[in-house]
Amino acid sequence: MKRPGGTDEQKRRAGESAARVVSDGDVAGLGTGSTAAAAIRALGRRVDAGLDVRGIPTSYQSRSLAREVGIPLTTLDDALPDIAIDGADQVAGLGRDDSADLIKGGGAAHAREKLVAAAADRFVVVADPTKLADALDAPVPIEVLSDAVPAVEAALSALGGEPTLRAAERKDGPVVTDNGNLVVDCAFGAIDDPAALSADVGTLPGVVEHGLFVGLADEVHVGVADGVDVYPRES
Ligand SMILES: O=C[C@H](O)[C@H](O)[C@H](O)COP(=O)(O)O
Repeated sequence: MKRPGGTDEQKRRAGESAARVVSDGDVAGLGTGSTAAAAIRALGRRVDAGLDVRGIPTSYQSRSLAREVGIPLTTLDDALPDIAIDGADQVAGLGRDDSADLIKGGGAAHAREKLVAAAADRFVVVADPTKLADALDAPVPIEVLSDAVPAVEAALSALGGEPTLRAAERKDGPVVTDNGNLVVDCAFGAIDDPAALSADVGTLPGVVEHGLFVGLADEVHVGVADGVDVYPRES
């Protein structure tokens, strides 16, 4: 899916930078979206050059692309990822001591993405400069069981959010995730305490997973005009 963001060149640089930190013999989580796709293509080129790696895809999209570029696949049943590489819709908190906070799920893949990122020893985020923010303020994608949508929307409103069921673009009705559920995008304005909101939303009955990624990112590789900025910066 084409979403607003940086240039293909910025995404390629970020993706190549992240693919370079994959080591021979690694199991690598393969994220979803256009920036993660750049990393998967770069990893495929390393496989062509002899790298031994197995990928764990986070979506139909990443599985198809990994197969296309020749990355052997495995599953969480058989292996845990040494590393996971994935994009983000918004990144806040770069440069501070603890982990950057993310909003993910613009492609409705955040449930499997969080599962794989949390299972990985090292979670590397790939982004372009349009994703960087001082504070998270984008709507938070929330995957919800279809029967639970009215109750979850009411609970999100009580938390101060403005929920909207995500509509499909080339299908009548809502977006249906790879897991067969629906997505509610909930605007909260600027999120002062992402960890507290993550806990509040995550405990609502009927919520499968939400797109706040707090305390998970180990590194962020940002493709810029003339290279890549890697956070945390080496001192
Ligand atoms: O559900 C999709 C994912 O969380 C993506 O990683 C996220 O939306 C960023 O995608 P893109 O790199 O295409 O902006």
